[in-house]
Amino acid sequence: MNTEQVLDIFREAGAVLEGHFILTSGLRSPVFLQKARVFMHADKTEKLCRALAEKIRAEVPGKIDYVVGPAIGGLIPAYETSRHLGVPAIWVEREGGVFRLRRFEIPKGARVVIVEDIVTTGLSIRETIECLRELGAEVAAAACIIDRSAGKSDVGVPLVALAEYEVPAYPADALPPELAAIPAVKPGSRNI
Ligand SMILES: O=P(O)(O)OC[C@H]1O[C@H](OP(=O)(O)OP(=O)(O)O)[C@H](O)[C@@H]1O
Ligand SMILES: O=C(O)c1cc(=O)[nH]c(=O)[nH]1
Ligand SMILES: [Mg+2]
Repeated sequence: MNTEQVLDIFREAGAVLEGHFILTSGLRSPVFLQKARVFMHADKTEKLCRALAEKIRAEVPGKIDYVVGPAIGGLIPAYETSRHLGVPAIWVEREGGVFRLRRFEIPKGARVVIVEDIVTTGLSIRETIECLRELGAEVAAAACIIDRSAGKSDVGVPLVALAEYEVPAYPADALPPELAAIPAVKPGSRNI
């Protein structure tokens, strides 16, 4: 599946929003990929995650013990991708703002792949890696449906992206006037 096919699925689902968005990194953007509008459709999610699982198999050598999804956005794609990889899916969720593996135990040395929905700066994946490494897991790779940085974000491990789609994002104090003129909304679950 190529980037255009992935974006077509997002467009069909009405998931490519335009306006003024506060991203989880604090950056501002005129475009927001509302993945929930894709993940509400099991058939669309299945297509995307089957293709992502194939790409992970091709690019990540060695065994995978678990797929880990960073909540909330990573929950559904991690679950669906894990189904195609034939391994369990677990998740990290925020407690006091910090990602924790609250509901599961993983053995030390477990080899995991993180599956995210969207990557912008890679911050959420780096936070997930920190949590997993503290528990003694080995993070073999991370994967996402869409990398908004088009390969520029360094997540600290190899990143498998089903699509790369570069979208502008600006620091809050350096907004273009046309963006500054629109009231900002923050769709994600991180409190900032
Ligand atoms: O690469 P980054 O700069 O970290 O941005 C991408 C992250 O932003 C979104 O999560 P968000 O924290 O907005 O909450 P959500 O998972 O509840 O959508 C998305 O699900 C990724 O986790
Ligand atoms: O960077 C983000 O927070 C972000 C961007 C985007 O397009 N979609 C999303 O869910 N999060
Ligand atoms: Mg998220």
